Amino acid sequence: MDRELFEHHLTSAHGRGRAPQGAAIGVAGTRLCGDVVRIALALDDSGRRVGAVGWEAEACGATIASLSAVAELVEGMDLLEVARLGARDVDAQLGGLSAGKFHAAELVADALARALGTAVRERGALAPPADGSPRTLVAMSGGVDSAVVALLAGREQGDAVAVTLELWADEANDGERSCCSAQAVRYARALAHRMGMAHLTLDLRDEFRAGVVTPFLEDHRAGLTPNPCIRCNGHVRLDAMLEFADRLGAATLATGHYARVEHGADGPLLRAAVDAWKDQTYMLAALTPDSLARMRFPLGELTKPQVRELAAEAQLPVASKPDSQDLCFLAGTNRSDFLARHAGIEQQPGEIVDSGGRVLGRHSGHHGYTVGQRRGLGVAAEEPLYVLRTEPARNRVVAGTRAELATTAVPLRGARLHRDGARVDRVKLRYRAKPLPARLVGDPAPGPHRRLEVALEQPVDGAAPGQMACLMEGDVVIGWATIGRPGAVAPQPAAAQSSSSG
Ligand SMILES: Nc1ncnc2c1ncn2[C@@H]1O[C@H](COP(=O)(O)OP(=O)(O)OP(=O)(O)O)[C@@H](O)[C@H]1O
Repeated sequence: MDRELFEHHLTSAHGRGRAPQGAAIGVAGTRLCGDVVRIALALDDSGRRVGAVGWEAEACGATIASLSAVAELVEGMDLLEVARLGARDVDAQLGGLSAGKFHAAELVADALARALGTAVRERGALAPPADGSPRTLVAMSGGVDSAVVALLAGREQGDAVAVTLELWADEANDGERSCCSAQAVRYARALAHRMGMAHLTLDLRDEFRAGVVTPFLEDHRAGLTPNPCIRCNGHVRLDAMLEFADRLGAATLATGHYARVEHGADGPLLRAAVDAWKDQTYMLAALTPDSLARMRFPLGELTKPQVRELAAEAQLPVASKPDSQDLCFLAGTNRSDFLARHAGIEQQPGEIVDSGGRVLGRHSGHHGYTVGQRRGLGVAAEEPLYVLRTEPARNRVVAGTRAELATTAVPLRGARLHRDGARVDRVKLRYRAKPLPARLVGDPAPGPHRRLEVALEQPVDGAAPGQMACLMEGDVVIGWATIGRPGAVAPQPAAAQSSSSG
């Protein structure tokens, strides 16, 4: 550490208490963990450079000195250059902090990144690439897939800028394991910098809570089995990143999803990835064609082993990082604890009954059961029993045999079709399920009250209300809908028409 420089920043505290007009705020740290810092960053009139910087802190000397050094450093700096700064650069400004004080540089880098991301989102504009090449925004989660996308974008596209979304903070969660927590963002930022890319952080915590977590809790309360990733991709994170891409002058957004896009005369459609096991078209089905037109999925033609190989060849530190498993906001917790903590949905024991109403046993709370589930019923019977449905109003779980569960008719609600529904010849009813031969039947008239149903060629072991039905023609997605409760529709045996709403 350069003692003189450190003392200079500690006493001059450049920018302390300043509150530039129109500044974006970035906060890092909590009182619980010790230091809290708040950086206010205002852009200059061009929107491409930092104007003034101010800050406040309840923190140790190393953090105060780091803040002062950063404020001095970034004033007047081009936003793309600021987006290349990380904890190591903050540290370098003070001639290197001792290992025990490095957290100060990390905290200040976090606050700076948050302030920068908000400033850019609100009114920033990045300078276009000097050589006139197109710019791509790369969605980086810190995992191997998006790291390889960044690698390919860097090689193949002219100019690539990385973005990581901060979606969720839950102190009771193990943030290290969530793909979208503050720690994960920090990791992704360091990875992007290591790969020579500018990196921006986009704080979508409010939008994520309102648009994904709240509906997830409401659906659980109603006894449905929601799929929050579809909502998140379709209505929250990809839309927000595309808007952000506009701000950055990026025509396209590249992600590490395993999917392909088919560009036809009638506009783009999603197509299943080459790697059938990794295929994520189901998760992306709610994307509108307009959004799809700007998306790039560079991994759609690759298999996961090939992706890992590319990462290893490039010596990316994430080459063997395990894939993310569960919903990002459930990392470090479990569904029932989460429901109890965030929605007051407590486990309320009730009856398990057969379809005639005869009591078979007890359950620990209907929210923990989903249609088709076999495990965890704890009921001894001659034949294996499955959940046929849940009845939230009566807090009952109805169980029955596989034959009772089997159905060829799946009611739909809120269908969105990008092509004529008569073209549907397969449906995917769960993320990891195989597409099943099927056709669409229902009211021919498009409109909000339209009733549609999937007619399957072969019976399926139940379809969980609340999950998504991905409507396909071959391996191309031509629409999607939410699976409704049986009995909720009176289908007409007519081919459905093309419509953008259902
Ligand atoms: N927090 C995030 N910020 C930015 N982009 C993200 C974030 N989470 C996911 N993505 C993007 O969505 C893609 C698919 O996300 P998914 O959650 O399926 O992760 P994944 O398959 O584990 O990918 P990865 O290995 O890149 O983490 C990622 O590859 C990345 O491009």
